[in-house]
This record gives sequence, C-alpha cells and structure tokens, in this order.
Amino acid sequence: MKAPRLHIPIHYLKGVGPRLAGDLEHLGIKTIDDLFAYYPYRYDEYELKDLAEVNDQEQTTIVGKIQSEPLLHYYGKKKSRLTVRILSGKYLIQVVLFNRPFLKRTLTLGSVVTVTGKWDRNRAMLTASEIHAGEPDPGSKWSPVYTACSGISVRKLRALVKQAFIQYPDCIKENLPAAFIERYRLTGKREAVRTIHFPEDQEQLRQARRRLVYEEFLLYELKLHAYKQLKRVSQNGVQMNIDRPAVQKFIEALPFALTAAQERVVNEILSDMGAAFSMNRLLQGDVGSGKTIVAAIALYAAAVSGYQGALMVPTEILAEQHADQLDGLFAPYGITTGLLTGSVRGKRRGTLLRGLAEGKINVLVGTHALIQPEVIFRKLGLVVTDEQHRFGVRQRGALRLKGKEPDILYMTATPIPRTLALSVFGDMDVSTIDQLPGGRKKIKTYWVQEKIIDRVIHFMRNELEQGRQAYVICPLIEESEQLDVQNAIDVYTHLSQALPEFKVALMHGRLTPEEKEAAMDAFKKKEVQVLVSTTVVEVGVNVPNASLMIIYDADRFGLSQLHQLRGRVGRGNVQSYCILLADAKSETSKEKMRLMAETTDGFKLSGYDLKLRGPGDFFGSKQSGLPNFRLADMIHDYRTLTVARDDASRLVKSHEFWHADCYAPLRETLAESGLTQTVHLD
Ligand SMILES: Nc1ncnc2c1ncn2[C@@H]1O[C@H](COP(=O)(O)OP(=O)(O)OP(=O)(O)O)[C@@H](O)[C@H]1O
Repeated sequence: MKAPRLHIPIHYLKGVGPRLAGDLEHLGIKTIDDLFAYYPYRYDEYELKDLAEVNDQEQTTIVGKIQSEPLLHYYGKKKSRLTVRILSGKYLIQVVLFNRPFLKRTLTLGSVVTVTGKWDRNRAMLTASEIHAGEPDPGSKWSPVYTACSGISVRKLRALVKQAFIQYPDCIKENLPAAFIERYRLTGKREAVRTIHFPEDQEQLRQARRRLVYEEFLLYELKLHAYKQLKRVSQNGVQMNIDRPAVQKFIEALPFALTAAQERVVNEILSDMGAAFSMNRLLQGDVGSGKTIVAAIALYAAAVSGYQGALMVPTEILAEQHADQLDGLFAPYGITTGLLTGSVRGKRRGTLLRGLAEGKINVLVGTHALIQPEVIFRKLGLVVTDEQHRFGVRQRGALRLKGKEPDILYMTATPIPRTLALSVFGDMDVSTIDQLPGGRKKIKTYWVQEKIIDRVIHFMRNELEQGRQAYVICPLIEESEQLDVQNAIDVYTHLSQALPEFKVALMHGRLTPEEKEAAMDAFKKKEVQVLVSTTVVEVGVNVPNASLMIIYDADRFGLSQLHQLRGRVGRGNVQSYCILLADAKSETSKEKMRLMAETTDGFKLSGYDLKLRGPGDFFGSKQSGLPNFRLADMIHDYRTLTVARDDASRLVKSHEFWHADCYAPLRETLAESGLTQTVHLD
C-alpha cells in the first residue's frame, strides 16, 4: 500500500496557539481531519419561538435584550448562580446561569444575547445551558453541541470547525467510489461532513448521517474481512487430518439424529479444523438447541486425529455434567476424558495432570482451573469454551497459549443476529444453530403476581404428582449475598412446609462444591423433586425431566437471563411451564414480562434485550471490545451494517479492490487505521 497521506496539524488553524492545541489534544484532536471528524453529539435548535408557544420545562432558544445588571451569588464550595433579567419580545424573564461566574462581565446592560435553556413557565425563568452575544446565525437554526472540556467551550469548538471549513475544506476527501455513491444515493463526503456539523434541516441531516454511518461500517467491515483473509492466507494453525468416516460413525451412534442446523455447523467446524489456519469460531444457538453435542463431535474428531481437546465451562456443576456426558459418549471408543476443577486436589489432581502431559487424557473438561500454569497438554489441538450467556472474552487467550495455535470454538447461548455477531465478534467466524431438535413443545410461560403464590404451589403439586420436577429460582440480590441466601432459605422453608409429600432441596452460592454437586445429583436422580436455587443453575444444566420453572421477582432479571433460566425446562418432550412471579411496576419491567410470556425465541429476545439495555450493558461493557463508532450504532443502523458487510466481503475478495484507482482512497484509509498489508488473492 502507498504511504499514508499527510495530516495537517491543528495548530495550523488560525487562532490555535500552543495552549489551545494542547487542550484540543485532550479531546483527541491533533489534526484538521480529527477536528472534522469530531462530530456533535446533539444539536440545539435555534428556532426562535415566541415564549407563549413554549411549554413548561421545554428546551428553547430566545433572543433578548439585557435589562438588569447581572447578580452573582455564591453558595457552597465553588457553586454560583448568576441571574439577569432579559426582555424577549414582550416578555420580561429571568435568566439563570449556574457555576459560570465569569460570564458576569460579558452580560452588559442593554446588549442583545441569544440564550438556550429550559423554560420554567410558572416562574417566567429560563435556566440557561448556553448564552452568547448577539443574534443567532441567520443561516441555520441548528447549533451543534460538542463534548467540550475545560479550556474549550462548545462555542469555541463551533468556531474552530467553521474556521477549518474556511481554511482547509480540501482536507475532506471523498473516499467512496462514485459507483457506490450513485448506487446508494449518498451525499458526497464534504457535504455530509459540513451538514453533520451545521445542518439546515432534519432531512439533510438524516442523509448526511446515513452517508457517514455507511462509510464507518464499510471501513470497519473491510478491515475485519481483510484481516480474516490475511490470517487464512498465513496458514500457521493446527491442521488436523479429520477422519470423516469415523466422525460419521460416531454421529450415527448417537441416540438421536442431528438437526439440519447441527449438521451444517458440524461441517463448518470440521472444515475449519481440517484447514491450515487456526479456527476462531463462535457457535451460537438458542438454549437447548444442542450445542453441547456439536462440541462433543468436534472434540471427538480432534481426539481421533491425534490431538487433545479442552472444554472450559463457567461453573463446576456444569463441568461435572459435561465430563459425565462426554465420558459416556467417548469411552466406547477408547477416548479418555478428564475433569479438572478447583475441587480436584491432591493425588487425583497429580495423576490427572501427569496423564494430560503424557497425552493419556484426550479430552479435558473443567472450569477456569484449566488455565493454571501447571496444566500442560502434550498436543492440544482444539479448545472449546462454553461461555453461555456471558460474553466475557478475556480469559480466552490464556487457554489458546497452551497449544501451538490450537483451533478455538466459543459457545454462547445468547444468540444475536448473524451480521451483528460477525461484526461484534470482529475476527471470529460465526456458526449459528437456528433450529431446535424436533418434538419439543413450546414452553408455556405465565406472568403472575406474587400474591397468588398459593395457586402456583397448587399447580406445582399437580406437576410433581405426575412424576415431573421443578426448579424454583430466587433472585440474586447483588448488594448482599447474605440476603440472597436468606431469600432462598425462606422460599425453601415455605415450600418444604407447603409440599410435605415431596422432597425439596436447596442450592446457593454459599454451599461447598461438594454440597452443590450432591444437591444437583439428587435432583438428576429424581430423589429430589423441587430444587430451590439462586441463579447458580442458570447456565447449561440439563435435567430433561424437569418441566416447571418458577422464578421469584422475575422482573429483577435481564431478558436474556430469564430466557436462560427458562431454558432449563422444555429439554425433553413433555409440556413444560415457566411461571414468572413479579409485581412489576416500571414500564420496562412490564414490557420484559410481556415479552417473556409472548415469545420463546432466543434470537428475538436478545434483540429486545439489546434494545432495552443498549449494547454496552448487553455485551458487558468495555470487556466485550465493542467497536467504537463515531456515529454508527450497530443496533439502530443494523440494516446499513448488513449492506456494508456484504459490500466489504465482496470487495475484499475482488482483485479490483486491491488494485483499481477508484478504491485507492478506501485503501489509504484502511492503511491509516493499521492495515498495512495487502491481501494477495489466488
Ligand atoms: N438433534 C437432537 N435431537 C434430539 N435431542 C437432542 C438433539 N441434540 C441435542 N439434543 C438433546 O437436547 C438437550 C439439550 O442439548 P444441549 O444440552 O446440547 O443444548 P445446549 O444448546 O447446550 O443448551 P444450553 O445452552 O441450554 O446449555 C439435551 O438433552 C440433548 O441430549
């Protein structure tokens, strides 16, 4: 690629001295380009209204003449209130400014000012967010509002951007090829940037935003695709010799036939494992869609081709469950499975680790204990991590280092739309199981008030009498594990008394791993009919005979978590039920309960969850490594994301993109964002 083009330093801009340049740097603005790309986060609407038309507490802008000397009043430490009377039209109003004492000297009697703020109709008072001398610009009724910092006001930023448009408009270069602009009827780059700073009307702003969002997505997706392509070309991963007939036999021996979706993802995974690049794949599927068996097939394939495999899961209960299940599947083929958790200690642990290092253990299942330094594999080829609803991503690397570029498969039970998954999980490929095994009945979900608990217990008794089992979930009270446990104990006591003919067990985070295992075991063996628990059972537990899930204070959980919990039932072919006990008050809570009762589709629910909570919360904020866009929003601009993704995928694979002149600006922009290698296509 060509050398990156030069950027004009910000101090070349008229009026920017060393001090201001320093302040601008705090905002990440070092060059003229940075300034142009420093988009406003909102606009003040300078539609001058007659105050009679402005509603109480509404934001408005007025022009008026100062009628009194400003009064400055200090209170508390460093807090101040500046008041001044202004005549706007026929209204004499009070304008209040908090904590900006320095404005006192600029508000001179008789001068004209433009004020933006919140209107308190009853007190005829405007609490100003902004005030400046003179009338607003005649050209535009919108004024950009930027994130400012000490030393630089929003006004200053506006002036600087204006100045940049006067001095350096040529810095804004079109980087999309004309064909794209035409195809999508996009605004040109310079016009779009000008509009995003100084829009004249809503429609124009919408178009400018559309253009810039598309460009942001396109660049992001180009980078992702290009990196993926480069990685595939570099071929440094484990290349297994997959014994397809053996794998086929293993699949045929399973007690059920794979769903078409499972078959498809198995093929995707096996072909990655057989290839020379190292696999980095996300396997997503709704709760109960049969991800575990897909992982088992992959682990089997690795073992048969002479490699070791590891399966890392979030809890001990789950590790034991999976180790049991895998051992049952693998033992007939002479493949050994080991279990490593915090509770495996002493001699047992020593033997296990030795076996692992010598290659006698083919598949190791465990919790994050797997990443400890003393865990050494002889020939690790495949790592599967079951992250369930957690998108916690940072522990991944450690396990990968235990082999030479092993293949990696991440499993998650919070499926999200494919394009979004591919984009959020950047460098990963995504396999999606979008189908549940046949014969499953839809879980019937009801939202009821807690006061009818007696009726719920009656219903529960009916189910138990038919030989089924029930989970009862008490919420996790984050502030206090103590309260949390107490809560579970209370419910446990109440249910034990209400259902004396059945066995009720209790499980919570304060129990030792052995106690937890015993409770879970008894439940699996049907010695216990009701399992009262905090959310420890949330992830992955598989007891197909359980048909009833009761969730206390259901409104305290997130949608995805509720769906996970509900997914503990409906795993066999009996009719299952989920009862949400909640005296939901807020609209969001009510909405959550309604959605849960309405749909059992995990894709739909995670979509709603994303909207309700926002991507930061949903993916677990910074951890997730969500890309930072200036304007674009992966959820709201999802359709544009899909289009940009398709375009990028096509471009990266085309010879033209890497060589034709019309793509040079895009290639340059990519180079500036760190992609310095050219992808050579075969
Ligand atoms: N193709 C299939 N046909 C019938 N039953 C299946 C099929 N695949 C898996 N199952 C069964 O469905 C149940 C759920 O499967 P599994 O535990 O693999 O789901 P999962 O996707 O891992 O779910 P979760 O995310 O809730 O842990 C298991 O009892 C499993 O044996």
